Amino acid sequence: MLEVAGLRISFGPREIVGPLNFTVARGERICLLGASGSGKSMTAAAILGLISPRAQCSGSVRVNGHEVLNIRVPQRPADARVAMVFQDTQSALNPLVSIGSQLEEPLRRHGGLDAGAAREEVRALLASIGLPGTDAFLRTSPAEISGGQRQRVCIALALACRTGLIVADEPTTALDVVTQAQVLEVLKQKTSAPGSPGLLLVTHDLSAAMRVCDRALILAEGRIVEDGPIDQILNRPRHSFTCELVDCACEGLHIVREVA
Ligand SMILES: Nc1ncnc2c1ncn2[C@@H]1O[C@H](COP(=O)(O)OP(=O)(O)OP(=O)(O)O)[C@@H](O)[C@H]1O
Repeated sequence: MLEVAGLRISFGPREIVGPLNFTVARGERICLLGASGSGKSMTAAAILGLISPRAQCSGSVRVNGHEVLNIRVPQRPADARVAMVFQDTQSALNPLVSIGSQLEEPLRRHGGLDAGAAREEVRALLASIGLPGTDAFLRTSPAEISGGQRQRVCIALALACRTGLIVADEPTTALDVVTQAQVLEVLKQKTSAPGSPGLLLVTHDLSAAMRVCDRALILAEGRIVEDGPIDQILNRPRHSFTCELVDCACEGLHIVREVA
């Protein structure tokens, strides 16, 4: 579904990413894990067609067989669309439009559903991610629900776009730990069923990556330094960043054990 080959991103003379090579197939859940400043969000932005015009990108990003690098979202072919879930749910949703209308719109536009069918699909979608599909909830504004509920609505919106790939950039960083776990579980469930879209989860949070993904790409200073099954990488970390990540996670567990 996604093929990234020789992707390089620079600002002027400073290369911040590259060269990157990886693929994400439909139904695969892969995390791009790296420290702050390692180039995760720039990589996601290049894939999504949202990168700053000041950035120079070279190489290739193919979505569903279409070359999309340096092509802005409105100019991309319909079957090369990528759905996205961001940390900032306030900006991702229109505060002036009800949740029901925001979710119906892509189902009508991309799914070809009429108003009645789209509304029923929205109810089913919301119920499947633990939100009420009631008329009252559909009429609610995004500003009237909690951050965790808003992030579930954002996941529903990504699914309603019916793309083959979802890119989620730090989707749970702004949430408390319990809500994080619930939202990650929804993300995993909705990308695990047969025919599900592929997922590229961009995060610096090892536990989030472990909850959702099967494979990890470890990014350090703009380069992939490890790539493989996440449990294998974490059992035998090779790069210094991965070793630090695993040590920190183990220290955290040790504190929990002592307190208990
Ligand atoms: N508009 C810009 N102009 C120049 N450099 C930039 C610009 N945006 C980001 N960078 C640089 O690119 C590098 C990678 O940034 P990026 O946001 O991708 O990191 P990240 O891994 O997502 O970090 P974080 O987890 O903190 O969000 C950083 O060193 C940053 O300073």
